[in-house]
Amino acid sequence: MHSYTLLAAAKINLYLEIVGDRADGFHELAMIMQSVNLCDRITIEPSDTDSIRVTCNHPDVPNNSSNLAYRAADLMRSQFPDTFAKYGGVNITIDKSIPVAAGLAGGSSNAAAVLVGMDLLWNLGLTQGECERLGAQLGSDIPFCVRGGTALATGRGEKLSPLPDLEDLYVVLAKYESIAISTGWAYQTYRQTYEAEYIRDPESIVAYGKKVHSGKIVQAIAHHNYSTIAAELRNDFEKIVLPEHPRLQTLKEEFLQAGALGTLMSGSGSTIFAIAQSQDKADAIKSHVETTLNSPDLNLWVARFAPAGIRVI
Ligand SMILES: C[C@@](CO)(OP(=O)(O)O)[C@H](O)COP(=O)(O)OP(=O)(O)OC[C@H]1O[C@@H](n2ccc(N)nc2=O)[C@H](O)[C@@H]1O
Ligand SMILES: Nc1ncnc2c1ncn2[C@@H]1O[C@H](COP(=O)(O)OP(=O)(O)O)[C@@H](O)[C@H]1O
Repeated sequence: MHSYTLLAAAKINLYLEIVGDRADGFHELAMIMQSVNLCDRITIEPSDTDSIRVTCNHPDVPNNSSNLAYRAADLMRSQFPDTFAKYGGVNITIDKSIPVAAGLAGGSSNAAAVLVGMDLLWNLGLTQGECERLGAQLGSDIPFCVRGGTALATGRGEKLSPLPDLEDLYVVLAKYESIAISTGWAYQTYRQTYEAEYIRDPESIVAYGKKVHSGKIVQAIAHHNYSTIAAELRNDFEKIVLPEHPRLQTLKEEFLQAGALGTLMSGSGSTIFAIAQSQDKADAIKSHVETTLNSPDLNLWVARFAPAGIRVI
């Protein structure tokens, strides 16, 4: 049995509307998710022991059973006990490039890679849909990370509808090392501030269809209309995160000064991204912001919109 190495892509949210309450305590969402080619490298090897071991080279990522990659392997063990008994344990190595607690779904993409990689290692022949459904048991963003590309995500984020690829766009990602935002905190704080505006009857999906405002950006994506995509970027979490962290608002202003097509916070933050129509333009925006903000705490990356979430290499 040989080992597998996979690239697990980060995601950004081009649109994130918090619609209301769900009976399970989660929030009902309308999001547009986009894979970008800033990737972690995941290696999955058969082990001599009957245990799951995870090693990651990032100090903020746990090397134990709370790692989402471990939890994905553990789910495969419980779903396929006979296969596990036949093949034994696995060693998983995570080489991190995606910043942690950044709103880029690094942990979710690692878990997605483990589901796909263990399917290959154990020769299970699962479909992408089956991997997505397994992923949904572990986290709301994992089904998208399995599928990748450009997608509309509803429900708690796990219901996916494909959208046309936007492969000719580039993104500059910017993250202050000292600003890490927990997803739980963001949802809780949003609820405390905006609960009065929530839709209270999440039973009817038709009712949501009437209230959700993602139609314009979906149309713009379908027509590759970049200026409208930029104008329709939306993330409801900005309303609670930007006032708390004014440096992120300044970052957005600098991105626009530098000629970005559009700029937004990703997920629950704290990454701010800017969109550009060429690699040269993205490089120039990155240099401008590096020079004007001149902070050793600020890290920047240029990446390209990607058509897939997980790639076996
Ligand atoms: C905000 C988003 C946007 O893409 O991404 P990140 O900022 O984490 O990257 C996601 O909704 C994060 O999804 P994910 O990180 O998979 O969340 P989960 O593990 O399922 O849930 C973490 C916690 O977030 C809250 N949560 C999550 C999803 C949702 N639709 N409603 C919620 O209220 C719940 O409090 C839950 O306990
Ligand atoms: N494989 C993993 N990679 C990154 N973070 C992980 C992983 N497993 C567990 N975590 C924990 O999940 C938290 C959220 O991390 P991450 O997925 O990078 O961010 P986000 O939810 O903002 O997209 C971190 O605080 C980290 O300790």
